[in-house]
Amino acid sequence: MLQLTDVTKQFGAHTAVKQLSLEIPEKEMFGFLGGNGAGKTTTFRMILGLLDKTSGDISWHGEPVDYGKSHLIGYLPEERGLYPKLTVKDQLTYLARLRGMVKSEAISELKAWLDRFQVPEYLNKKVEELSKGNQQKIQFISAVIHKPKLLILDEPFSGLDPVNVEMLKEAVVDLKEKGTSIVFSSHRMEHVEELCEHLCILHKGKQVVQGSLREIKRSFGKKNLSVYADFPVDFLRDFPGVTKYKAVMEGCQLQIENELVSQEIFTALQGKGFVRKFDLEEPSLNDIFIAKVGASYE
Ligand SMILES: Nc1ncnc2c1ncn2[C@@H]1O[C@H](COP(=O)(O)OP(=O)(O)OP(=O)(O)O)[C@@H](O)[C@H]1O
Repeated sequence: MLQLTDVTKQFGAHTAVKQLSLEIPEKEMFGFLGGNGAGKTTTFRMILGLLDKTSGDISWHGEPVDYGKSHLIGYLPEERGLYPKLTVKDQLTYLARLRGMVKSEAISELKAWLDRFQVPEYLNKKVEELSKGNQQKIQFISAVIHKPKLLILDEPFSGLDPVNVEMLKEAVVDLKEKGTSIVFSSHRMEHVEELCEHLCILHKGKQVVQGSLREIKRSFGKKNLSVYADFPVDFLRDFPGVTKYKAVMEGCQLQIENELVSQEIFTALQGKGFVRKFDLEEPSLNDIFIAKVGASYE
């Protein structure tokens, strides 16, 4: 388990991370959400020992994370850093050997990843010959080639097209299923919602939400309800327990206080005409973030 206790980072007078306490379980995918400047990269760099913390404790299996463990850790930094003039093969085998792999093993692992990402022809290409998105795939391979136990991915999906996002998502899910603990950051709520059991939302260095996705949604209480009908439903705008109302072409989308309100709405709709859709859903992480932080989040 990776444990952060009361971790704070000051840059001069500016507090980038404030009293952050987290437990990141083994063999799981943990999501770090937050807008620009929220403190995600700073937290990762402190976890990896690349940046000194101002106060607090960080431990992995009860011990500090340091360079001596680099063969157990994979890191995809936000600033991608490959050498443009080197070939993919030379660069990745070099990096893999630094992390304790023998060359033949590194090459066979690299070939397997290039096949998986459907770019076997990149083996002998120079990095500068690849597009930004494809360089990112190569950088991802450099973070995982040595089969780390702990994998930290800073914005792994940014800058990728939808096909490559899916390819990378499948790869991280596979790694998790094989027992890798994965921590990744994202600006995008839906990526974390789809992939993570546990998560933390940072806002200006402070955690505003933390815990299991299921528990966070359950304890939020509010639900989303879509009502599509062949008759006007605008009376629901002022219905008791409705906290948000949005008219859509076919009816309305509501945020309601709790499940009971949906039953009352259901009763109120009886006898008025044909209801084509009555769909009660959990709140999205975006809904939760907006409620907690009070800002729209993109
Ligand atoms: N070396 C540094 N010196 C001074 N301030 C810094 C330094 N590194 C980060 N900061 C500040 O710390 C805060 C958190 O930055 P950080 O890079 O951790 O955010 P982030 O959540 O990763 O943001 P983004 O999504 O934009 O990458 C920001 O206000 C940033 O300006």
